[in-house]
Amino acid sequence: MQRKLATNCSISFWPPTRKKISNDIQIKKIIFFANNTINRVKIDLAPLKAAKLPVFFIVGGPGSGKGTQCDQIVKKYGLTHLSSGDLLRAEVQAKTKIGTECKAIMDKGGLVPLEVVLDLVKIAMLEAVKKGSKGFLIDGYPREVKQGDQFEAEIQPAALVIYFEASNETLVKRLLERGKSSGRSDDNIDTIKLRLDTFFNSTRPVVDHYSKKNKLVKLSAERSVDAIFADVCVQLDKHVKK
Ligand SMILES: Nc1ncnc2c1ncn2[C@@H]1O[C@H](COP(=O)(O)OP(=O)(O)OP(=O)(O)O)[C@@H](O)[C@H]1O
Ligand SMILES: Nc1ccn([C@@H]2O[C@H](COP(=O)(O)O)[C@@H](O)[C@H]2O)c(=O)n1
Repeated sequence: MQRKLATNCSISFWPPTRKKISNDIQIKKIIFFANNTINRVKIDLAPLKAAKLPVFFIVGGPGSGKGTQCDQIVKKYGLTHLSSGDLLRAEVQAKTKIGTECKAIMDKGGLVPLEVVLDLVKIAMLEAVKKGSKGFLIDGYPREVKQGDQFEAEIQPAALVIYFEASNETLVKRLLERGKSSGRSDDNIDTIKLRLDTFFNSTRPVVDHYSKKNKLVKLSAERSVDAIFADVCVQLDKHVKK
């Protein structure tokens, strides 16, 4: 079975014997959850692996300022910003089958199966490599230890994990404020509470996991955007070629 993705790219078909209809047809599906099954197509990662670009995971509670800091980083370092949440929202927006299934999970503050996110990220990374990317900020990722392990096993190890730490009170306040204009269906108090639960139960262990591997930088996100960014730059300067 194939479905059109919001992401434009060209990848191989599933099953592999399926005939390619036309080179003009923009991509097809990677995964689907019919009957709780996730089928994955083989994505050729050779160009991505050959590029040997640095990968930075950007982690933090909902509303901690990950996207805000990534915007600053892109301006200064020219890295490719891939928000895993944005990739999912693009699927929702495009009303793909995957998007419809993801929306139900996202509106409950839960986590989309890691294979779904991973394949969307892979496709977006491949697209960026084609355009001459200098490296990647994978924002809102990993959401659970296994997600990071699988990314690192299938793609490449992360150079660094930046964790933005903020109290629940700050996160709720920021998300409710953002919710006044974001148009995001998950920026409401009920879903925010569920997202915070998911963060503490599933994502917080990611911090200890990468701390043990000496790959984690923890920064207080309870400061001005500029003060946080100054600390981010100290870290990125060690890893990004100017
Ligand atoms: N240092 C900061 N101080 C005050 N407000 C901030 C700061 N950083 C970001 N914000 C604001 O907080 C809100 C959440 O920020 P942002 O969207 O960057 O968070 P996020 O971690 O990417 O969220 P999510 O995980 O939900 O996508 C935004 O309205 C943003 O303008
Ligand atoms: N790796 C991910 C990323 C996101 N989700 C789901 O999307 C929602 C919004 O994510 P943001 O990063 O934009 O806050 C999130 O609450 C999850 O439902 C995911 O499952 N896996």
